[in-house]
Amino acid sequence: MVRRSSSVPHLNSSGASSADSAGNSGSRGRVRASRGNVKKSTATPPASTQRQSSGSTNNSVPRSRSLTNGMRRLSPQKGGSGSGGSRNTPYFLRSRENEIGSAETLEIVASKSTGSEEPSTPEDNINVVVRVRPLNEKEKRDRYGPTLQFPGNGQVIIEGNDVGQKRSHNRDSVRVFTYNVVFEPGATQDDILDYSGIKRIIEMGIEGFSCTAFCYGQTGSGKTHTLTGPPDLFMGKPNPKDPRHGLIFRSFVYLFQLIKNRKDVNYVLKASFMEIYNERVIDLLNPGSARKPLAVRWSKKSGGFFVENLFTVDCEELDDLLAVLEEGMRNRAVGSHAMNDHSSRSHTILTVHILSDQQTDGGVFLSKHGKINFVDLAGSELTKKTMSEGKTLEEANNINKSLMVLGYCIASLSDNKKRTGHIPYRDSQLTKLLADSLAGNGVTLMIACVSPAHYNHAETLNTLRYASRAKRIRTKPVIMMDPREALILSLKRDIHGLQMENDHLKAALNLHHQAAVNAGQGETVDNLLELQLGGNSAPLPKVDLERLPELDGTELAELVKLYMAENESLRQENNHLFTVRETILRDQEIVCRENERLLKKLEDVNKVCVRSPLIPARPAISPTTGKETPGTEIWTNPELVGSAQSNAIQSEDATLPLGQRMSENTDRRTDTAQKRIDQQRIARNILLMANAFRRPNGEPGQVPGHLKQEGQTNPAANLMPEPIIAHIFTIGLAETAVLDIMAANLQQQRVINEQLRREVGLPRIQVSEACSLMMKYMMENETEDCLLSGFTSPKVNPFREKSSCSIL
Ligand SMILES: Nc1ncnc2c1ncn2[C@@H]1O[C@H](COP(=O)(O)OP(=O)(O)OP(=O)(O)O)[C@@H](O)[C@H]1O
Repeated sequence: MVRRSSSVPHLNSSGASSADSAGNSGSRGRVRASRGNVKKSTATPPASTQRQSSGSTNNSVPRSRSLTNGMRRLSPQKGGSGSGGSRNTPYFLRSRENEIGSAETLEIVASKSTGSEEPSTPEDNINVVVRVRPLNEKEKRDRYGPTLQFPGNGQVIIEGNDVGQKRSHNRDSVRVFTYNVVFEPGATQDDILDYSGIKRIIEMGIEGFSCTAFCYGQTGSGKTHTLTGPPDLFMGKPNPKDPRHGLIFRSFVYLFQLIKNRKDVNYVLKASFMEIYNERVIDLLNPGSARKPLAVRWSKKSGGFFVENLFTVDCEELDDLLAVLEEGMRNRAVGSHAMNDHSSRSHTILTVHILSDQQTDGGVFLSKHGKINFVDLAGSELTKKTMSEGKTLEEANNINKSLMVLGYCIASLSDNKKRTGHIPYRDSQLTKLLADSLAGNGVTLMIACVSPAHYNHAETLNTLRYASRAKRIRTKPVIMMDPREALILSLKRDIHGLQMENDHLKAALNLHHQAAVNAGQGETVDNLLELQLGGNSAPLPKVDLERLPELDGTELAELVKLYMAENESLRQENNHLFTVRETILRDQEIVCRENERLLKKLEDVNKVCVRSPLIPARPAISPTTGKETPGTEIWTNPELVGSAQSNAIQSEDATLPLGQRMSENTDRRTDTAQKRIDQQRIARNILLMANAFRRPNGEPGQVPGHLKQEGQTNPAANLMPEPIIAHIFTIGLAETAVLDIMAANLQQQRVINEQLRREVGLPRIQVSEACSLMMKYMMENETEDCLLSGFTSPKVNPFREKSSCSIL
């Protein structure tokens, strides 16, 4: 019994959410379809397009030996056993049980998807089956031999195309394709229902998935036959018991069987039927006399395309659905050409929306919105073969064009590299409306229909290739469900995501390491984090999605609250971690800047500086290796070695390399010894000078105020860092003595500088600049050393604090 629930949103546009279509439904009203009342005035078809008329050949195919005539079998088939026991005719050739993505896989997908905590299933390949129609009368008459063989296990072999020649069995020209199921020419309509995987698709539609079954193939390959049955079936009042009924009719029957068995759920079925004729979307349930096209629009809400103002019919009984099918079949565009008397001139899409509303014990309704699309594509055609002209030619061009776009989309989607790039869905109305089925959140079954005749070898090979590509496409089915359910699930997903983010941040901050260090003091990682972050450790109740419907409203609300609270606390924790990370990054940046500054300073010094004649060079740190290299007697700017060498070329000894122009002191003292001696000498000199300038009363001089301040004009103060001056004064040097020391030192450095510059060929720079840098260097490095060694009193030893020296 199908019941209608008022809580299910009304829907009247294909592919759009109920909200999207709400506005449209009002104007059109709800129409309950039943046999007869869906019938509407049909528009006059285009000149070359005719409605299906009675009196066409009965194409029903009895399963007889003649159907498999000429079809060679390479290996014994499972035959009867594969047909489910009851069908054990030896002429029924059907290959199935290929493990990849078969009907069984669909079941696995479904079992994973329903009742699990996640609303979506893992990605899965599109299910692809192949149906090979029997040779038709014309093909038999013209003695076109078969081009396909069926080795079983979902495989189909296509021979090489050597029409007119003696058919060779050249292995190179033979291609083998594998699909989920291959239906051989003897397969019945019932077999398609039982073994194509459509039953599982219907079940998934009921469970809330968006499902699509579409037939693809060249013209006359049996697409319409597979989906709806032979063309004469809908001429009069179709007999429901007719065995020639196609997949759609059989699916409807199966759908209603399932629905009737689910007494606990209210189902509302709605159906729409449209065709894409010459790139125009026509409503087959309400074509109007002008067959006015409907607009295809993008829905932001559902994230897909939908047809605006598409007529949607509520179907309470099986009869209603059948009426929709009949009405659409009568209204669709059909034409005739050399290869098919009843050729579909349009792509048709019949959609059944399944809205389910299940009441739980607590009175809460869980709503899902599944749908099943049945798509009968117009066949690709070689216009030379079909001898199309005029309107039929235009139709053929449009059909081929849209199929080509579909081919591009399939090719891109099946290519792992291209699938994340641009897919040209927008290039045709067909691909816009199939976008979701091909790459979205739906479950898709592709039935590739082919002709076995050698005459159609190229088209068959093409179809098999397409089908094979489509098999590589992966979709991620998602249940379309009620927002409340979706909210709980999305919160759970959020929490999971945040937890992962959290872990990542913890790892990034190396807190684990810290915790490990602290572990020795009895703290665990979690304790530490909880302490630091104030984490909320209250465990969340585990929710079994399957049991969600059993929860009552208050329990659900509680659950949502809990998840929201957890979510919030994780967010806060993350914010905190982000802040800590920011601080660390800032600190790191400061250190980097400080390093850069120091490096710059070092560079400045290097540019102008030569080693003090008083102090031997310090060991240098190699910027590349980071190792210490012993100091040289004369510092050479490495950047200028080349130019120094080129200068040397102009000098008298220009032919000699630099190394040979300088003699190395072989009798050198060790660096430390030399340094000690130099330091003592400097200290002695400074002390001597200091004593000479001591105030007459023997008291130490005072630090003049102006020397302590920044911006003073005293040149000595410019050259000497204030801490040094301050401490020189502290030990009793008079201001004049300092100035004299500095002046003497300066003069000395100038001379040395000039001399060394001549030697190493440094570019000339302003003397004042050179002196200034030189003095900075002296003060920072060597004077510091000499003072340290000369004045050992702790009072005058501030330079042990490195920072006081480095900040100039
Ligand atoms: N499996 C089959 N058994 C018997 N007859 C078949 C089978 N498949 C197709 N036919 C017959 O072949 C003819 C062409 O089939 P159909 O119209 O379904 O092809 P089509 O692929 O839909 O062509 P088009 O793309 O031009 O619409 C029809 O007369 C149909 O009844």
